[in-house]
Amino acid sequence: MSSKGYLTSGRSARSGAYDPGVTTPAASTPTRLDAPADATATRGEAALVVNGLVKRYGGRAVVDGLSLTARRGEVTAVLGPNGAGKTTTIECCEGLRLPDAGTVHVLGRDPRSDAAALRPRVGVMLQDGGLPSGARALEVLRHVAAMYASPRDVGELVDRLGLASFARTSVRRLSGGQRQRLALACAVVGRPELVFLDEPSAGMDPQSRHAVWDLVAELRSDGVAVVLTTHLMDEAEALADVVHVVDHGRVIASGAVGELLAAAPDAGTQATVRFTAPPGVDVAALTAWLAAQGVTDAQVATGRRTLEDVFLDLTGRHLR
Ligand SMILES: Nc1ncnc2c1ncn2[C@@H]1O[C@H](COP(=O)(O)OP(=O)(O)OP(=O)(O)O)[C@@H](O)[C@H]1O
Repeated sequence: MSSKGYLTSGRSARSGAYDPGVTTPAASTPTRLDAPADATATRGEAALVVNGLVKRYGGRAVVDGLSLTARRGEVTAVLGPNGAGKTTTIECCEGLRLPDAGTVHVLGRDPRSDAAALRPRVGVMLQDGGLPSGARALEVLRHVAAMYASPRDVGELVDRLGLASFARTSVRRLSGGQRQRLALACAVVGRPELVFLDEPSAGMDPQSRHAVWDLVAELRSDGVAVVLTTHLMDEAEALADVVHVVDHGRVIASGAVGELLAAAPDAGTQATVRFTAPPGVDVAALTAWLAAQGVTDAQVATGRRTLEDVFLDLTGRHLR
């Protein structure tokens, strides 16, 4: 595993299996990852550049000429239906898959040949978690933290992601959402410059989801490049500076959420005004005034077009 990609905690692609050949939480002296962040890097600078990426399985191109860029200090969301090629793309970026064509540059480097140099600078949260099943949650996080020269405060991460209640529980006994939170903590504890989050809040309760969103927003404001895949359109709307919609292994639309909404074919056909009414507002009078303007109750009740509407327009409604 250490020769493939730059995962720091012995995780392997897809299977999520822990690779005991790397460093295990039980090891007393983990390998220290000592790469200082690039002090000259600036917000908005490209941290990930994917150009014409192709990945084939059995002759079928599941990633088919995909290009995208993710920048420092921005959250880049990669959206797409099941099987669109998102995870395969991310795994090529993580150096876990060898592209058949195209280029991937991670912090200006090749994710496979420069894996050792990238390992301390990039955080990875895999879809499957990929954590060692026998170790206790806090042990895992402490172990991963100990691999970095200047890790985040473990106690602070435990608090903000609510890990304390299951700190002594073995990974195999964690619920799906608890495992996700632990995997996220492991992905960010090393103060990465670029972090890949594959469906970071899948299976989480609303409280956990908001804790994750707050953490992602903080990473962005700290200048970290965050690349996330998600099926949750509200998550993309809440977090993403730039959205790439992927289908059949290609990017079919890109832009800020507002740009995608504005570019939708029937943009502007619905107008919705949302506001917070002050206490004591006369709703009946307001409704009467709206009716006088030709705005009926039904129109008032109609929601705005959402990113989900645009996503379905772009990718269709058939199941994959
Ligand atoms: N190791 C593999 N061997 C053969 N086919 C694979 C392999 N890994 C992925 N695929 C196929 O590649 C396609 C893209 O898969 P990928 O996991 O990248 O999609 P995705 O967009 O991440 O989907 P999801 O939203 O369901 O996670 C799918 O059809 C999948 O079956």
